[in-house]
Amino acid sequence: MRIVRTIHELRDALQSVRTGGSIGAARVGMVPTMGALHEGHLSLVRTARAENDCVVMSIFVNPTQFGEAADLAAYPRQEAQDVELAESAGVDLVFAPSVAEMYPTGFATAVHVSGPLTEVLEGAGRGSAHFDGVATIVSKLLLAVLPDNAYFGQKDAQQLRVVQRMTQDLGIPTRIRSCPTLRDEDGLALSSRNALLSDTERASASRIPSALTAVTAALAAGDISVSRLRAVAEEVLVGGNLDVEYVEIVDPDTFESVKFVERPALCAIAARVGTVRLIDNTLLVPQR
Ligand SMILES: Nc1ncnc2c1ncn2[C@@H]1O[C@H](COP(=O)(O)OP(=O)(O)OP(=O)(O)O)[C@@H](O)[C@H]1O
Ligand SMILES: CC(C)(CO)[C@@H](O)C(=O)[O-]
Ligand code: BAL
Repeated sequence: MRIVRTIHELRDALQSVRTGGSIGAARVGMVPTMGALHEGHLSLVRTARAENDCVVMSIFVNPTQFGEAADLAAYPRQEAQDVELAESAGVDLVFAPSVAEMYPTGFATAVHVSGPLTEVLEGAGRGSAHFDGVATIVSKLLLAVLPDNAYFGQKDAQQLRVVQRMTQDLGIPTRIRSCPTLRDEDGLALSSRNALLSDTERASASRIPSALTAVTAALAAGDISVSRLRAVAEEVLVGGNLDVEYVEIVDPDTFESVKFVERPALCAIAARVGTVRLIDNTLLVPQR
């Protein structure tokens, strides 16, 4: 496995993959990450490995998508361990650029995705700059690698939709692949930020997936009213010392709110546990 730190080195390495040796017209898969790798990231790599000849992972804690300086400063960084994990999961090439490489002096361009897709939930909670930061860095990463496929987790469902919209609108010729959320035994979605939780905070955090499970059960029992389903979630969340930011049920494509779950809808939750902000979601599928 090779590690490269500049776009120039990255293009050179990819050129030899694409033209080189026995591989010929190699299919390239990309897994963008912010590092602090866990099994969730590695599951994306394994899917990429199965569907491509060459797997590129980027590791870059992108400052422009962080609203809060404290969140950026606290974000876990562990490159040496990440490199080992990436190699063991089958990554061929790691792109780990510096901030100056991605945002050189004078950098003045942003990619902005507009509409409810970026204004609600995470767009509202983390500020309007968040998805501009994500769309800008993901377009730079995709343009640097021009992968055939790029892999994103359903845990960040809104980000996934924003990236799909952006690649479609800009005509970036990469297929965006959606991968399921991996969870720990207590149901908590794997997340790099989980490393920042104390044991008590972790117990509180596990109420988030429990709330999603309770909503799924209430829907299965025949309740399709969004206001009642949200109340079911809130009842589970309350008492866990959680600072709930939102419990929303939205159209999974447009992220507009719905009143009744008559078609598949996304139930998404964001909550703070101490200083750590966590998100999770599940697709609600009504029975016919
Ligand atoms: N539990 C998970 N299962 C599957 N994919 C995941 C999981 N957690 C993160 N991913 C995906 O991995 C990619 C990189 O995410 P990122 O590096 O931000 O990790 P993260 O664990 O989501 O960190 P954090 O939530 O703390 O920002 C994203 O596409 C994200 O959706
Ligand atoms: C897609 C991404 C790597 C862009 O910085 C980040 O938002 C993430 O890790 O989900
Ligand atoms: N995992 C999504 C990226 C972020 O939290 O900024």
